[in-house]
Amino acid sequence: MSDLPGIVVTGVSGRMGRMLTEVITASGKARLAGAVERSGHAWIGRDLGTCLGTAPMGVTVTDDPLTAFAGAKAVIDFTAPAATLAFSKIAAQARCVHVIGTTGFEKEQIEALAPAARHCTQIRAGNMSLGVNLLTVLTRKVAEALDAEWDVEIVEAHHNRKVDAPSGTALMLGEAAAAGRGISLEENRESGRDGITGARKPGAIGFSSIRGGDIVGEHDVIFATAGERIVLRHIATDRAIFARGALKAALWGLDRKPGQYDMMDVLGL
Ligand SMILES: NC(=O)C1=CN([C@@H]2O[C@H](COP(=O)(O)OP(=O)(O)OC[C@H]3O[C@@H](n4cnc5c(N)ncnc54)[C@H](O)[C@@H]3O)[C@@H](O)[C@H]2O)C=CC1
Ligand SMILES: O=C(O)C1=N[C@H](C(=O)O)C[C@H](O)C1
Repeated sequence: MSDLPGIVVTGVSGRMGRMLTEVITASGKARLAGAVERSGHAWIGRDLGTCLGTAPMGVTVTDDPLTAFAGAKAVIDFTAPAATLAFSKIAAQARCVHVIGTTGFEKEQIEALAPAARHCTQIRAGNMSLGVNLLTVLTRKVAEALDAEWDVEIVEAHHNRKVDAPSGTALMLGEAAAAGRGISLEENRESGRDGITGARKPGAIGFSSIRGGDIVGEHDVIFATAGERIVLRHIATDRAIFARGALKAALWGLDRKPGQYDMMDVLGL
């Protein structure tokens, strides 16, 4: 076995799970130490390589996260909110770095992630790409510079299998705009307009979601006022950007004290 740090991928058969498998095994910086799927999944008990249609990889897909995490330094988790909440407790038990890419959490679920971070390093971001995290910084700066005469609208587009809206990225961008303005997003958020909505609420931060085909992820932050408009845009064309960011976060987390971190910490932004 190599000396490279071992990383477990949860939700390994998913779009991000497959991409993470590819990125970790090609990285030369970490080894794939485990692969977790939900109980009852057809891949459980089988070699991951065989499941993926490649050469055997010597990693058996399991539905026993505790045993998998105990043999690793870090876990990269792009699954679903309830699963991630359960994994946070197991990562704490195993003292593993827990990189969380999952989106769609309720406020209470985000709060429930905190206790685990007393025992392990937890890094969570609605988007792990360098580009989006830079866009977040820019959004905050632009919002700081403009007054409430400028309406803020966030438009996001994703593939037709995505289950949560607005996207985690859109919410990150919304939080950045709200922070720049010195207001709370929770109190000023407006989404899902339909019918006779009345005029736009002054100061609102609006969200619109498009779902279609195989769109990887596109985000526009629009600042609009009388006579002019600024549009900040990020377009993802390859999920590898999220997987590379997550791997970077896992490796960065190995030297950190327990606590909650995000991609801004990892990237030093
Ligand atoms: N933060 C970021 O940069 C990014 C975040 N995401 C988020 O990651 C999550 C997953 O996205 P996709 O891979 O596209 O979804 P997906 O539906 O293709 O994959 C999710 C996988 O998790 C597995 N899973 C669900 N519950 C589980 C459990 N209890 N134990 C083990 N495995 C379980 C499913 O069986 C599935 O294989 C979503 O919340 C998405 O929004 C996606 C891309 C980038
Ligand atoms: O579900 C996805 O695909 C993505 N989810 C994340 C989000 O909710 O923002 C990140 C990326 O846009 C892809």
